[in-house]
Amino acid sequence: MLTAQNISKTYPGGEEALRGVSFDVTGDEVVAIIGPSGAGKSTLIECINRLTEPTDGEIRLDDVTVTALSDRQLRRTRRDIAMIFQEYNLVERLTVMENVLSGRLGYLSTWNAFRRKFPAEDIEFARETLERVGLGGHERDRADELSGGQRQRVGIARAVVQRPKIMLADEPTSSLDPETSHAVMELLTEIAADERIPVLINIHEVELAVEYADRIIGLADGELVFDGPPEALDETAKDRIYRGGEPREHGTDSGRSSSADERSEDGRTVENKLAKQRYE
Ligand SMILES: Nc1ncnc2c1ncn2[C@@H]1O[C@H](COP(=O)(O)OP(=O)(O)OP(=O)(O)O)[C@@H](O)[C@H]1O
Repeated sequence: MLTAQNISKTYPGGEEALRGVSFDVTGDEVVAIIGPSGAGKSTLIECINRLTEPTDGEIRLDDVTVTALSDRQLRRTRRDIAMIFQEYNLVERLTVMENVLSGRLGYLSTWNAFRRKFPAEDIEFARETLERVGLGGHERDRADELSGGQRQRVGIARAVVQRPKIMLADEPTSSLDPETSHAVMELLTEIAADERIPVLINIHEVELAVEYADRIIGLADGELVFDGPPEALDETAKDRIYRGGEPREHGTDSGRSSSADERSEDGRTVENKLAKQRYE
């Protein structure tokens, strides 16, 4: 079980990204974190494995207090916390198989890790997992030959072969088109259920969160303002998350269907997206 207790994060510049966020992730549930741009979703995900150090609060994974670990102990515990990234984070010049096997690196001795010498059962598990994510036959392809959807499948396979206690996914579909996003979410949630691995996903598309998550956590301005099943995410809850409790104005541009991407109602986000695209 993952427990986050009173997590706060103030960045060196003084930006308060998280203010006393507490929640648990138990069993093999899929929990989606939603909220407007700048709400603190990525910061929260990164605080779980201490890619970002929380300023205050405690993270526990089963009987390990992650926030109390030394750097060396943290390296060992990160084997138990797999991460799936928005931009995949594959090693482009390596093959699909080599990328997936890198999920096992933390289990090798330093010498074998240096030589990338994996036991036969790791190789077999990686092969099986690639088959399950629909990439059987692509083992020898280079990562840079793959499409975005295929790359994210490799990212998922790499996380699964790690045999983690939890998988964290930071906007895993943001770089994908809508159809591929659905396929990737379906695959991720199916494989997590089969392997009985809980997943915590930072996702900005409310529609995807509602469709694939068992539970939704809503952040607004660094605070947890909603925690419940997708069915409980009604208009009042969305107002709390996206509009500071103000009801949606009807008859204006922002009064689109409730299944629309709430994020695009946030003007800043649209600007961010456009700015980002200019550099891509
Ligand atoms: N490295 C950093 N240094 C300073 N401030 C940061 C840093 N990373 C994030 N922030 C700030 O912390 C706040 C929360 O950011 P965060 O990226 O966690 O939000 P988010 O909900 O993931 O947003 P988005 O959906 O746009 O990715 C924002 O105000 C952001 O500007």
